[in-house]
Amino acid sequence: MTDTRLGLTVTHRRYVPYSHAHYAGNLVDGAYALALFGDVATEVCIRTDGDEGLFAGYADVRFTAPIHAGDVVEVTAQVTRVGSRSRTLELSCAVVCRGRPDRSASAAEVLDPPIVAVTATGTVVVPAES
Ligand SMILES: C[C@H](N)CC(=O)SCCNC(=O)CCNC(=O)[C@H](O)C(C)(C)COP(=O)(O)OP(=O)(O)OC[C@H]1O[C@@H](n2cnc3c(N)ncnc32)[C@H](O)[C@@H]1OP(=O)(O)O
Repeated sequence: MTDTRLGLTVTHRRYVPYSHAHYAGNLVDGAYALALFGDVATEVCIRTDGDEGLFAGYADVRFTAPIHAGDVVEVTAQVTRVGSRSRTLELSCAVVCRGRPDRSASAAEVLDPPIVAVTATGTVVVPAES
């Protein structure tokens, strides 16, 4: 029988505050996306196992495009493997809206299609069933 947790997808959206700008051009650091992956993975664990879980590791983290302060990002986690206590997740962070400071200080637009900025494979571990 197929495990109903396989394929479960959780999505979070977040506005990237200017207080998180870290590098030239209002770029945020790469760890910012990893923190968002931790949050979306936590909701996955709550939904699959009734526990926040713990991140055990990442494989194949790829930073494919910059994330800027003022972006709106969409972070997605999909369960691709269910082990005994481990769950493997495919993670992505895509920019769905972006500021247009060339137009005005507060101008911004929807990106269609979104720009995929970070992808990774992650493993979370949940407690054994009591
Ligand atoms: C999602 C969170 N809510 C948000 C976070 O980001 S938490 C913050 C960062 N993470 C941590 O602080 C966790 C620190 N690490 C630990 O506490 C432990 O290492 C662990 C709980 C993650 C694992 O320890 P333990 O329970 O002793 O592991 P094992 O009994 O050896 O293995 C259990 C299963 O987990 C698999 N596994 C263990 N380590 C890894 C790894 N580095 N990469 C991939 N998989 C790992 C192991 O294979 C077992 O899998 P199965 O149960 O057989 O499926």
